[in-house]
Amino acid sequence: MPLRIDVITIFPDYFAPLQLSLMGKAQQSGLVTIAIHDLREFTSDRHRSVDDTPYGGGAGMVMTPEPWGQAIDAVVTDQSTLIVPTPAGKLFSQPVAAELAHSTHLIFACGRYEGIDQRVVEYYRPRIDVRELSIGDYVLAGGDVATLAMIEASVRLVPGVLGNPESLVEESHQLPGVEYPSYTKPPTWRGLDVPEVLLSGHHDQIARWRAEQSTIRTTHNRPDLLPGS
Ligand SMILES: Nc1c(O)cccc1[N+](=O)[O-]
Repeated sequence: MPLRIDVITIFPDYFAPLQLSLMGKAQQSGLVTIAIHDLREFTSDRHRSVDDTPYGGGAGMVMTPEPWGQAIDAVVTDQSTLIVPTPAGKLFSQPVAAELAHSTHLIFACGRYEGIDQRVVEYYRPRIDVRELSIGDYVLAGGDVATLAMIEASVRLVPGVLGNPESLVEESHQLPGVEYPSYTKPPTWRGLDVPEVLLSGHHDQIARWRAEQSTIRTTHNRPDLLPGS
């Protein structure tokens, strides 16, 4: 049963990259189906409006609930997981990507402006799995880029999508800490040599060096990922 993904957005063209590379191959292989829906197709006024001023005042506009209700109703099943990318959400992570990769149906609601009327989440929460997810603590123009990131991180974990599942084993955020640095040919580049141990053929020494480098890199870049932190 392929993983089905429905993306609802006011910018369908944002998702053209999903036809390329690994994501494109995953769809061609039938492991995943991805459909993009224009939210404005679910409006009923001649201006195809999707937002209005916020109750309680404040800057910006809020996306009105009805077009979202119409759009989500058009694709939802009792097997669906509704994902709402928002800076207010729980942090998306590799374990969450692995969970989503084993879902049956994902619906991504890509909000813009100041976000989507909260009643959309409140309406669907008693009916299906609803997840408000954030990809990080910074401000984006909307949920589209976050959705692209979450789809790529999740789809690549769908069994069969990656040619060599071995490559998943040593990835950053799979093992404790971040990945060791990588090198390839030429052995010397602009006076810089590849670390000698990597050319030695001594697999135990290479494994030890890589573990040390991972710890050094994690300590410097991501001390929050160190065991016991
Ligand atoms: N950060 C952010 C945003 O500013 C707007 C929509 C979604 C996200 N996010 O998922 O992280």
